[in-house]
Amino acid sequence: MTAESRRPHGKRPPARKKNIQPQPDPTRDVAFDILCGVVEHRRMLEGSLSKSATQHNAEPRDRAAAHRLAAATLRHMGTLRAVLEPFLRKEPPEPVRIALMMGCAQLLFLDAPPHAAVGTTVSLLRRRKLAPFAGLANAVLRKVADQGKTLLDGIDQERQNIPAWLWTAWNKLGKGTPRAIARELCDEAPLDLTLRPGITSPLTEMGVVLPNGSVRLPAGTRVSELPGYDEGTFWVQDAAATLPARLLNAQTGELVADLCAAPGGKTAQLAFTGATVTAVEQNTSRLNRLHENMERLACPATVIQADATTWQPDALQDAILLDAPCSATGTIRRHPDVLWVKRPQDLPALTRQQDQMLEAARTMLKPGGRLIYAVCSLQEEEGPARARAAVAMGWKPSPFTAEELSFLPEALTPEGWLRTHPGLWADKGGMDGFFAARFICPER
Ligand SMILES: C[S@@+](CC[C@H](N)C(=O)[O-])C[C@H]1O[C@@H](n2cnc3c(N)ncnc32)[C@H](O)[C@@H]1O
Repeated sequence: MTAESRRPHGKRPPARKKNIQPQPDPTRDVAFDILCGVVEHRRMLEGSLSKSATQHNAEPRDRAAAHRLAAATLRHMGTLRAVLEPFLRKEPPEPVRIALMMGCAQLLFLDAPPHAAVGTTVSLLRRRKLAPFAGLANAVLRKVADQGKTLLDGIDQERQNIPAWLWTAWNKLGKGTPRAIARELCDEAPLDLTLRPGITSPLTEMGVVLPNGSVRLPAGTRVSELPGYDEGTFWVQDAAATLPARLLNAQTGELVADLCAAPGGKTAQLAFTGATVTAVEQNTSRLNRLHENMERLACPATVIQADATTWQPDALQDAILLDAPCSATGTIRRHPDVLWVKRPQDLPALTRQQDQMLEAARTMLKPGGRLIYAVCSLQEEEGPARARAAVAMGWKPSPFTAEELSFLPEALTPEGWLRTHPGLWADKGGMDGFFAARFICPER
């Protein structure tokens, strides 16, 4: 007798529905929230990270893993879209595509085991009320896992990972520059530290000392565990970010204003020269960070909350550093979200504010006083165009010299400006993109 014939009416009993309870997975939940924030709402990564981490009870370890996963997906986002394209007959809703890109990033760039990348993506979709797409995700990611890195053949990854408007704009920086920048974007940036002047530190033995004096340690190094952190013997600062304050050449006893100061790397550089430094910052939470950093470093700067477009010092200053708010496109190695959040239409408001700050700085300086205008932007509008606008306002150019930039001659432009980008020092791990120009305050 068969099992079939023993059943009444020969019918199978109805299959019992499996009650699949998706497991919590704070790492992927937080990474997914970050990516939806960037792609769908143009929200910066840092803004979503804290909120989502609290919502999903993410431990510091999960938070760090979520940051790593989201950043890897953002670095390779153009490539991931191109890889997925042939597997998708219909355009999926954007959150589904984001989950697929995350799964794909784990398979192709983070060496995750296939069962983990596929399984966690399917669970994520179920948790996010996107269960109807779980089958699609399972099928697509299995194929991606099977074919692996061969899927990258024929994709111009460098080109795909940079939005077209930025690629076009960066062509103005020189032939091959967009590609050189895109190459550096693929990997997490190393950790650069500036040492407090006059100290000896074991960090110089632990890392590589760069030609500008920064100590470079591998990406992912935990800053607070490094020797000398609590004693304030160093601060985190990209090698390129050290250049504007260095080129202001502040002297002991000079009055110096740092107009847009938080988190304070440049304030510390200026104050440790012996100059009397006033650090101005408008944003309250960034001001708190600035205070914390100055306290850890025992840095003798005076910190003031004020708007740099209207603030007036008690006495006219000898020198001013204006590290103006900008699109931050020079920092994409550390902040790949910038690529997908910023748009060309954001630039006019930024350049208006940069001009207001340049105008205001003239009223704060002694005649003959020095100004450094700097931005961590790769955009022509925020760099050279602002330097020309400054001259039109009456500022006198004071070009940087080959001697001042002897350790980085490729960053000196024919106009005597500083222009760095992530493709410089590529053999050492690159650097952030900065523009800086120096001016002298005219007689009133
Ligand atoms: C590029 S960041 C400065 C980085 C800083 N100089 C350093 O090296 O650590 C620009 C800063 O300007 C601040 N900011 C923006 N608008 C401002 C304003 N109107 N007045 C003063 N600070 C402002 C931002 O909050 C931000 O902290």
